[in-house]
Amino acid sequence: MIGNIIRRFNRSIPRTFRMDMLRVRRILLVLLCLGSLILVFKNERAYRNFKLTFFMESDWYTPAPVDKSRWGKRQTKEVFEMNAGENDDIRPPDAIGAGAKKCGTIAFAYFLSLNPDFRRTSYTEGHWLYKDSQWKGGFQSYKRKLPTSEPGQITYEGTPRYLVESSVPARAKAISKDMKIIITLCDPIKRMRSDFIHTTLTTEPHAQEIKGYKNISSFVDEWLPRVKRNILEQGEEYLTDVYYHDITASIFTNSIYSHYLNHWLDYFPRDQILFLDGEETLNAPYKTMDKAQDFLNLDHVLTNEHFFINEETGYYCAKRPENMKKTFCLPKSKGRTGNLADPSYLELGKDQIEALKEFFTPFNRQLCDIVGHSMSFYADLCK
Ligand SMILES: Nc1ncnc2c1ncn2[C@@H]1O[C@H](COP(=O)(O)OS(=O)(=O)O)[C@@H](OP(=O)(O)O)[C@H]1O
Repeated sequence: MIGNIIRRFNRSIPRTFRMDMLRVRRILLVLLCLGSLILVFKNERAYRNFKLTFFMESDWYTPAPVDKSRWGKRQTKEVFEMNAGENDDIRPPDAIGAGAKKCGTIAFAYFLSLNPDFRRTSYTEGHWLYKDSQWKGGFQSYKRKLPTSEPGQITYEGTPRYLVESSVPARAKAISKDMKIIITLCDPIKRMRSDFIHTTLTTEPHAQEIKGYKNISSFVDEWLPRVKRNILEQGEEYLTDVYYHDITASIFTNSIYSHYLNHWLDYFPRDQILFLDGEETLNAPYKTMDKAQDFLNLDHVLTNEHFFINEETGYYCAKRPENMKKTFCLPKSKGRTGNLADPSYLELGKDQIEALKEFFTPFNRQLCDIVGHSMSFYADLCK
């Protein structure tokens, strides 16, 4: 039939413009092939787009909705033994720093302690609240981890691990139901990288295993499917106190903030918790100081003029308010990932980053409700 149409069309035009049937067929064949190619290409692109949006929108895991009606309602059964001397210049903390690990918790505490009315522990981290034997020792035992202070000053003890230890919120409430909690969060993948390299330099139980991996990329290839499967099979119960049953997975699970925050919020109302953005502490520490001094009702001793970038490391240092000529930088162990001898050790492939983003998305989305405002790493997930 097409042949008839072409023949009739061919006869209707002047003889000089007529083509032989073979040539017409060839042209048609080429056009047909071109058309098919365009269609295949367009469909492939559409398929890829579909796949991307489909997997982005449908989560691999759906956490229970955030239940704000529970916040702060849970009573503590823990008892804090106030068994230390009365006329002491050491008292239980007014504020607890609870992680997250590797999000800039030390930068926060060290910088804020340049405000003379913020008294932090002489130990960088107390690691006291989650250890049963220490907790049983009451205030007498805790005292050696706490700073001296005068009336009107704020005493602080911070330990990143407190975020993920299920016994800690109840114990913090047992010390004081008015306890203020400060939590710094940061990009989960960035945090993982920092945790990974940090662990290789410690004596933690999983240090040897982590050191056994050539780099973070091979670790993620092996462990991401495993952690996902455990969450799908066991639910969020798997995340609770993971340090005691699957500590290696903590490199991932320490970044699942929403699970741990839901537990903290069972004990403390939202307005007793200050959420800080680790990215802000890193790039604009004066803004973090502003928020913390407000939250703790401290004089705004630390301002923009007290911070400067150290040319050598690229990280912020501070000028001491009592003598601006004296400066303070964090120890070399902080800011490790920005000055790596071999950056390929922490490199991840594009597909691995996509897979990790997908992994953290359902939990990060919950932060919109929990924190109540967006932060650098999940702003795009909040409606
Ligand atoms: N001013 C300044 N100097 C150096 N480092 C800074 C600073 N501000 C924030 N940070 C970030 O702090 C990260 C270490 O986080 P933490 O102190 O929370 O680590 S820890 O959990 O207490 O071990 C550290 O991460 P790494 O680079 O992986 O060490 C930094 O990103």
